[in-house]
Amino acid sequence: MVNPLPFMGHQGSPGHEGMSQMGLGMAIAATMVVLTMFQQFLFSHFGGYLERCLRKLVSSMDPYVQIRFTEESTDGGGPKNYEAYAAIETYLSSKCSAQAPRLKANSVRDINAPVLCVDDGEGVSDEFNGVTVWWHLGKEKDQGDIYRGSRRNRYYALTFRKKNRKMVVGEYVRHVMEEGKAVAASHRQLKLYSNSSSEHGAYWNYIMDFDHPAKFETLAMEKEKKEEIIDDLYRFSAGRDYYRRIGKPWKRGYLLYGPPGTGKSTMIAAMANLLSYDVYDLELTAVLSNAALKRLLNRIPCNSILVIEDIDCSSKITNQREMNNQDEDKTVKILEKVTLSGLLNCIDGLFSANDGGRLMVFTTNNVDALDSALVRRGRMDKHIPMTYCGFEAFTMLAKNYLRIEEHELFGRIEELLKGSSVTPADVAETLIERGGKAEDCGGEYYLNKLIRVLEENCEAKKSIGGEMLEKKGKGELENGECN
Ligand SMILES: Nc1ncnc2c1ncn2[C@@H]1O[C@H](COP(=O)(O)OP(=O)(O)OP(=O)(O)O)[C@@H](O)[C@H]1O
Repeated sequence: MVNPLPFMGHQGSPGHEGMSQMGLGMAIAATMVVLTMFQQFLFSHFGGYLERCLRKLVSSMDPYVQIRFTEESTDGGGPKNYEAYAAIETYLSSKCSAQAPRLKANSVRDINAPVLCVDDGEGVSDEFNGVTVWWHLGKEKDQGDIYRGSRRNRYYALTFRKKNRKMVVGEYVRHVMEEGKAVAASHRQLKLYSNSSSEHGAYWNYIMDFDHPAKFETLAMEKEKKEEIIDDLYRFSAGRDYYRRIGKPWKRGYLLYGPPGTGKSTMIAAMANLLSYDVYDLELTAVLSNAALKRLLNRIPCNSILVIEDIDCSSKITNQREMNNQDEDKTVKILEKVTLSGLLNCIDGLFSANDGGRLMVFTTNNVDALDSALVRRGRMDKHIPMTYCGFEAFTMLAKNYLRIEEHELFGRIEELLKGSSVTPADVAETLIERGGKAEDCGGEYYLNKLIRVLEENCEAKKSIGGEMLEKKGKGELENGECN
């Protein structure tokens, strides 16, 4: 057997050996007592400090860091907490469907389709900028109490190597939040609101879920112009940092102008669908005062489109006040309507918190009738003319309505479109399938019908003069003039 304390042993006689064993026992006992006393002294004086050092040491040896994102904070939670959790859930849904062995379908607030996520206790990995991170869905210890009962918060734990801390905590977490919110937004059920007034004030009414099928892909318009608008909208919706940097509210104004039936309302629906923004349709004539207008506009949340259609005639925006002094006590009662300056002030005062943008879209058939102050750049940043149907727009409509991309009659139609003034609505109405005939004859029936409509329009244009048609286009025909 190896001597546990070799330096104390003396290789001699058995008597000596007995003596030395006794001494050894005493020495061990004394050492133990001293050690215990020392230990007690140390812990009573430096216990907390030692524990902290120990923890530091252990954690410095652990090459991983973990961050938890809980569903609700322990103090009852708040929307911010839930938002982060929901954004992670939505972000991970695309990763986990390919990786996780067990999945569950969750419904997430405001999203109209179930989101696939990892099951409790499961995990998935993700890669960003060449760095691998691991996500894991866990359940916290019971947070309930006698009043609220048992409650176990779920959390997503994000684990990564310590050396990547800066990148993960900064860039990666931001990327997850933004992507998650963007995915959620694209699945959001859009809503349509309209305003009304009562003696209690002006307010927004939920009208219905906004399910308009219009998309930019099906909008009949020149490709280049369409791409420019899409690009502008995307830049706007991703412009948080830009607007913050230049110190301007995150909002943008669009003016859509052109003859009736050129697709202004359709374009607004396509914009809402592209950005997943709710639509707030403002009926100016139902607003009784500038103050009421201000209250309404201030209640429009971020990521929404404020629409004022036919701005030229939706309100007699004047700077006048109607006076009514018929009251018995002869006091002057002022009936205040929305004035132009009131509207301008509201538009200018409309600001957006930095967590989402606001789009304003005004439409008109008669752009020349608008006050230049209303449409000046800065208020209406982008002016979009909606025009009569050109050949490119026609091909889009033929594709949508007849499912044909080429036809020998296209050449004739192109020629006629150059000399006519028909709106995309006119063309759409002519091409609309009735009784499946387009299927039977490859669209020829409808194309011929369109040719006849175009020929008539060209003839009419020649006989009544282009000027009259132009007037009609701009909505300038006087009562009694040919329509
Ligand atoms: N550019 C277009 N692309 C696709 N469809 C269109 C287009 N323009 C018009 N249409 C069709 O015509 C119908 C009427 O169009 P829309 O209401 O968008 O026109 P508008 O310019 O807003 O008219 P108004 O000024 O009378 O309100 C739409 O439902 C759509 O089917």
